[in-house]
Amino acid sequence: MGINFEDQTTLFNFVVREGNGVKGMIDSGLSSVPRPFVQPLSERIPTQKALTCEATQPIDLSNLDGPQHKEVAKQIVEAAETLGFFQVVNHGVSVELLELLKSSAHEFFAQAPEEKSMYLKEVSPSKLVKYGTSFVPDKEKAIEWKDYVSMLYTNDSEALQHWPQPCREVALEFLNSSMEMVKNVVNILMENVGVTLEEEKMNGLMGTKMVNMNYYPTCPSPELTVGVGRHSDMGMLTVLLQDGIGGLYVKLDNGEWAEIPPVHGALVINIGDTLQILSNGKYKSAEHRVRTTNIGSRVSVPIFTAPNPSQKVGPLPEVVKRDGVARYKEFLFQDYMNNFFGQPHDGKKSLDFARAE
Ligand SMILES: O=C(O)CCC(=O)C(=O)O
Ligand SMILES: [Fe+2]
Repeated sequence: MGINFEDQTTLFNFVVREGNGVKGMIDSGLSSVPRPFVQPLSERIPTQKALTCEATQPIDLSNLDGPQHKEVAKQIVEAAETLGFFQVVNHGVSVELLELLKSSAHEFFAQAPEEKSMYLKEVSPSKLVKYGTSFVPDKEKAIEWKDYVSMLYTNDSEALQHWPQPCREVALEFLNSSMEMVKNVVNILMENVGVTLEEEKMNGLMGTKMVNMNYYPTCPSPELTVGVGRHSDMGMLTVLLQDGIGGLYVKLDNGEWAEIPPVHGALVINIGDTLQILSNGKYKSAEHRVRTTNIGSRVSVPIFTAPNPSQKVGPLPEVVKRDGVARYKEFLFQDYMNNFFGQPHDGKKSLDFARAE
């Protein structure tokens, strides 16, 4: 017997509550987009080819170790001050591992629904692992066309014990092999504003680390849906592996959207709200979104780095002194997270929480 996807409660329960996901819905033979996924007109993404973001020609990080260090650091700073997005190659993560990450993401989502739904927040055997659909489906006007699994890092042994079987080893290796690069980039950005972060402060600001695997199933009517709605990331830096399908868009200063083109072997890096706040607005957390497509299912694997929940966050004193004004207040990062996850994606509205009165 088929499921009646016409009934919105039945559909929501099947996809979200029972954890069949958008993938489960599509696999059951559905050939049109059900109402709860249809975005308001203002959020839909035009299907004609977007601008390609020329500014994201990959930066070669191997040059950081040579005579070109200054030039490369300048490219990173410039990207952080303008677009908030850039791509890197020679980042310390092997291209073989990047391939394995994509295939293990496909492997995770190809499992039977029961193998995934066991990680739904309410029943997950580990508080480190959460599987779901969309961002905050209970509160959104329209559900995002995306299933994901999220793996929080505490230490290697807990990751290997609790993260889902098909991806635990590769996801952990991805996290560990990119951390040095992430810290180098953060240090370059800090140095540029005259700040040297002590080891302890750096660890506090980067204490939350999480690897996600996103799965965007093929969509019968991409013009009606979004993979991820407009948002900025809340943390310090996000490192993202995307596959060859494309569809990640960043908002330009002039309000237009440009696509971050997939580059084989490259990683995408974007600035999060926390870095914008620490730098008193000098660095820009980038507003971005993901479109869906009917050419195939897409996977992406972001690493999010963010402060410890107990960390106090506010503009760095050295920067405030120079600027003569603090554009953001000081707050506990836990409170920022609660606010961030408490409402649907809405561009850069998340930053309002930190705005100085
Ligand atoms: O899938 C992507 O390319 C980006 C996903 C994203 O923005 C996120 O997970 O925060
Ligand atoms: Fe994001």
